[in-house]
Amino acid sequence: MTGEAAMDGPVRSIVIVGGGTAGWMAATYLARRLGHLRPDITVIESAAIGTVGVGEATVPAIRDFLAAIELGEPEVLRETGGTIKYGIRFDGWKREGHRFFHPFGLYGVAARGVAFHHYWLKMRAAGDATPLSDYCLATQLAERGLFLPPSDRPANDLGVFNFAVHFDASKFAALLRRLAVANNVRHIDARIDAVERDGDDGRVAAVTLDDGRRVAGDLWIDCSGFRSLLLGEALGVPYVDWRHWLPCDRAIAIPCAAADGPTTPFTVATARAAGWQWRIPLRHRVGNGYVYCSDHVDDDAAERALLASLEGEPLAAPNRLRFTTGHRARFWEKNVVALGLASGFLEPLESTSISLIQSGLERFVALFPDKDVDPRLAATYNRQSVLEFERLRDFLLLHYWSNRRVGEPFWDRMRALAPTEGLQIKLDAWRAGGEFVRNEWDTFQDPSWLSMYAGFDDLPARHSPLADQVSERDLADSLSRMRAAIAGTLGHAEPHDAFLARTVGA
Ligand SMILES: Cc1cc2nc3c(=O)[nH]c(=O)nc-3n(C[C@H](O)[C@H](O)[C@H](O)COP(=O)(O)OP(=O)(O)OC[C@H]3O[C@@H](n4cnc5c(N)ncnc54)[C@H](O)[C@@H]3O)c2cc1C
Repeated sequence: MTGEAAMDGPVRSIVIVGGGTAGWMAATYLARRLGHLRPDITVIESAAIGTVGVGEATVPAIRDFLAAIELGEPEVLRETGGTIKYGIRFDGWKREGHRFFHPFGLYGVAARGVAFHHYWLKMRAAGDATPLSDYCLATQLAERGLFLPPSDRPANDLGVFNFAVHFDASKFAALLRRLAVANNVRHIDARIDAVERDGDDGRVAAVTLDDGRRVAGDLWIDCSGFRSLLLGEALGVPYVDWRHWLPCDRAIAIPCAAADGPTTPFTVATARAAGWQWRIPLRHRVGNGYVYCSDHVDDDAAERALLASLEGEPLAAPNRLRFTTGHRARFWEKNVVALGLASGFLEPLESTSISLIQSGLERFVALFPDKDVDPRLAATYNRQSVLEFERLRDFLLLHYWSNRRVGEPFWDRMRALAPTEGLQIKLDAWRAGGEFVRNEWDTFQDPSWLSMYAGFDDLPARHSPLADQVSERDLADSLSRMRAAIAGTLGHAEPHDAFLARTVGA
């Protein structure tokens, strides 16, 4: 046995392998949440290897993470060139020239136990063409380039919305590193050359660095990126490949100067011939990337298409990335938990990788083991993580499967895919009754699914008969009052750029 100490008692040392977004999120979070246990926390990263360098859009859960590590939102915006994100605008997904918005907020006000969208469907059938988005405050703020903080006590559902942030990924990791080091996390910049496993049960015991040092630990957090140095390579946990559902396998990222005009408080995802392109506005630049399927376009052609679409001067060389959508069969094996790219990857269409790191950390702390690492904790963690990945996969698949870009080989292929069982169950409930099926570990809730269905005009043939308890005339009145209430609230918002200038002192 090569273990450093007996395999019982509390965890004394945690080693995090990797200093990208995942590694430093893990370090700051564990240092805060486990502070009373006083474990030694070490981050080993190699500046020579570097990080993936992308990952600039988030979902509102990031706000809970920042609160948990006691990092103020103004500081994050200031230090990372950050901006506000109220959601994602999808351009050209249904067909060229069409667009819709997926907001972080509710639509309308439910009444008499009936969800708002049934009333909207009823009025639509009666000839009212008002778009669903007119009943969503977050969408209206985004489209007008405004900022308003969500209220802690909204008067009704119209005031329920949230925001996320866009940030420079490298600056965010650097900010987290400073915070972690200030909280006594040890930082080692060296390359790991070898992983030593315990002779008895095969757990990871220590690593050897390129300067000859040996670092031992009780628990290991693998944040080593796509390589998955501990979980994939050392422990041999296989990868579950989901490319048959989500075949995009490459991306090219490049920042550029922003065109003149206000900084938009949303991400744009534009459909392209063999995938889609992101636009993420930061204060000092715009992040762009083309996510594509290598069966349908080669790297050079994809790069030319991306460069031709930039709104301003490129600010760096294009960064070409390859990935396989899917996840490790187990996220936690023996005394190793993988987070971030080392655990799996779902393409960034809904900007969910960072939130998966966060939920993985929350689960891990909730199931925090002793040194012996009860395998039932790992099994619970793994079951929950797989469910979370599968739910997200189904939501992403819906985006592609719903397209109506007939005649384009990539998009025809995506439309022809058979939905997964989980997606089919949701689609059946929606199409037959305008209902949502909620699952444990769903990242995206009813309003997000509604935005997609309505965005693609995939609407049920009928509204719920329960919506008929309100007459068309009364309904027309109350819908018009909702629109007026939203218009009134917009009057209290300020331009996004003015908010940023006030907050970051720019
Ligand atoms: C094209 C693309 C777009 C994305 N967009 C988004 C987005 O908009 N929103 C979002 O939430 N996420 C996005 N992501 C995902 C996001 O980038 C990652 O989840 C996030 O950056 C975390 O990466 P990581 O820390 O797991 O890996 P990395 O950044 O790759 O870090 C790996 C770390 O491991 C270290 N390392 C590796 N091997 C060794 C070794 N032998 N010795 C020592 N250290 C080692 C490296 O030095 C590095 O510090 C995107 C990803 C891609 C590919």
